[in-house]
Parts: sequence; structure tokens; C-alpha cells
Amino acid sequence: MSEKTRVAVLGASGRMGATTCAAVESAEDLELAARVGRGDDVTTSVRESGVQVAVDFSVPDATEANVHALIDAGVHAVVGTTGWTAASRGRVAEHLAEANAGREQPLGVLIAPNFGLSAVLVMRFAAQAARYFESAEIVELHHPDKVDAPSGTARHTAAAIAAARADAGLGPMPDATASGHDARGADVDGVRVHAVRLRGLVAHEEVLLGNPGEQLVIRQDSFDRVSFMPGVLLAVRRVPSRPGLTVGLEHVLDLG
Ligand SMILES: NC(=O)C1=CN([C@@H]2O[C@H](COP(=O)(O)OP(=O)(O)OC[C@H]3O[C@@H](n4cnc5c(N)ncnc54)[C@H](O)[C@@H]3O)[C@@H](O)[C@H]2O)C=CC1
Ligand SMILES: O=C(O)C1=N[C@H](C(=O)O)C[C@H](O)C1
Repeated sequence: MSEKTRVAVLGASGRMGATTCAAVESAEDLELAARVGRGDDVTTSVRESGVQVAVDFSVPDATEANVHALIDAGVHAVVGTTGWTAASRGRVAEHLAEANAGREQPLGVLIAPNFGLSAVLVMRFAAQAARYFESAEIVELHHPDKVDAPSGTARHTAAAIAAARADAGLGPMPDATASGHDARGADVDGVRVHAVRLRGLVAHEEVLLGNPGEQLVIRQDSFDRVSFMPGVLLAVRRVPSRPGLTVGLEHVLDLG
């Protein structure tokens, strides 16, 4: 039998980190080699335990520094933490290019705004549908302990809708609002995003697309954090064979 891949989890005591630790421990081909939390030195933790792949579910303020530390330590990274921007992703891509020059086994970093299959499909279907509708808005609904809004998934969905609209030559959406702009949600790339925080929820997203006389609603619900685990484990298994930066789980799923 081939050797198990040694995995570290960053943010190990958090909601997603704890669920990921349990999923790694249950996987026959993976070994949980390190649990890393706030205040731990990432480089030392992963080096001392011979980690090959690290999963980051920490906090938006820490995730970029964690990923740079993992690259410096020669460890592949799977990242689910939110807070990434084009600029921070660009810095990681640059760091990877430098680190991989001359490396026999180049490093990979996979950042996914959402590891749930239903959410990945909502993003895909919304991008496919966007060109056919005058209006598109997003409602994301989460547990009230979430620190960031709008969600990373909603931001990614809005960017995909905006790109599809631009490709199709669509202009701004119709909106006669003259007062009360605060009630219209956040503007993400020209798409309105509404964030609900409600006790009892986990993670949910609805994309509303409208035309004269018709509406399309695309919705997904993550009722439990186990919904993210097949995607996380797939990413852990695939990232060593994807050198450089990959953004989005869709790239390792066979979505056609
Ligand atoms: N991509 C995806 O599929 C998903 C992404 N998320 C994202 O994952 C992140 C974590 O979410 P939760 O687990 O709900 O949050 P949480 O608050 O329960 O856990 C975060 C953990 O990170 C720890 N932490 C803080 N600073 C750290 C550092 N510098 N290094 C390592 N750990 C550190 C905290 O002490 C805490 O234990 C959020 O950004 C959330 O939006 C959440 C669910 C799914
Ligand atoms: O904080 C969460 O819970 C989630 N965060 C991610 C996001 O912001 O999109 C993914 C999922 O929505 C759960």
C-alpha cells in the first residue's frame, strides 16, 4: 500500500477546521500530521511534522500570510478561508512562480470560495444563465457567527455573473432607486448582493435572475459542514499535481 499523505489543518479548532480534521482522520489515504491554530508558528509546525499538504480554514486577516509561510516551507496548500482579492491572489501566484523555479516537484495552491458541490454548481449555472437576463441579484444567508460579508461565494458568483454579462455586451441592470440605496445591498462588480445572518442557518445562496414576465431562481443549501468535505478531500488529493495557483474547485471537478 502507498504511503499516506501527511496533512496539516490551519484553524484546526474552528468550525471548519475541526470538521476537516475529522474528515482527514477518516480518510484511509491521509494522515492528520498537525493541528495549527492562532499563535502557532506555521512554518515550524508543518516542518516538524513532515507535512505535505496543508488546509487553511483560518480567518481572512491571517490566510494570506499562512499561505506564504506554507510556500516557504515547501508545502502544498488548499485554502477555503475567505478574504482573498485579485491583489492577494496575484502575490501568491508570483511567490509560487519564484518558489517553483527549479523545483523538481513544483508546489500547488488551490483557493476555493466554496467546497460544496451544490455551491460550485450554483456558480456555474448562474454564469451560464446570466447572459439571458436583464436583472440578476444574489442573496446569501449564513450563521450569525460569520465575520465577513458578503460571503466569498457571493463575491465569486457576482464576479462570474458580471463577466458573463460583459461578454454578452449587456449594460447595467435596470434600477430606478433614487433614495434608500443602503437597502439595496452591496454592489459587487455591478451585481447587488444581500447578506442575511440568522441563527439556525449554516451556508446558503440564492441567485435571482429576472426578465419581463419571468424569473429564474438558482438556490443551494449547505445544512451541515460535512457538505464541504468531499470537495476539501478531493482538493487535498489533487493539489500536488496542480503546480501554481488554482482558483475554484470547478477546475478539479469533471464538470464538462
Ligand atoms: N471554502 C469553503 O467551502 C468554506 C469556507 N469557509 C470560510 O472558512 C473560514 C473559517 O470559517 P469557520 O471555521 O466558520 O471560522 P471559525 O472562526 O470557527 O474558525 C477559524 C479558526 O481559525 C483560528 N485562527 C485565527 N487566526 C489564525 C492563524 N493566524 N492561523 C491559524 N488559525 C487561526 C481561530 O482561532 C479559529 O479557531 C472563513 O473565512 C469562512 O468564510 C467556511 C465554510 C466553507
Ligand atoms: O463562513 C462560512 O460559513 C462560509 N464561508 C464561505 C463564504 O464566505 O462563501 C463558504 C460558505 O458560504 C460558508
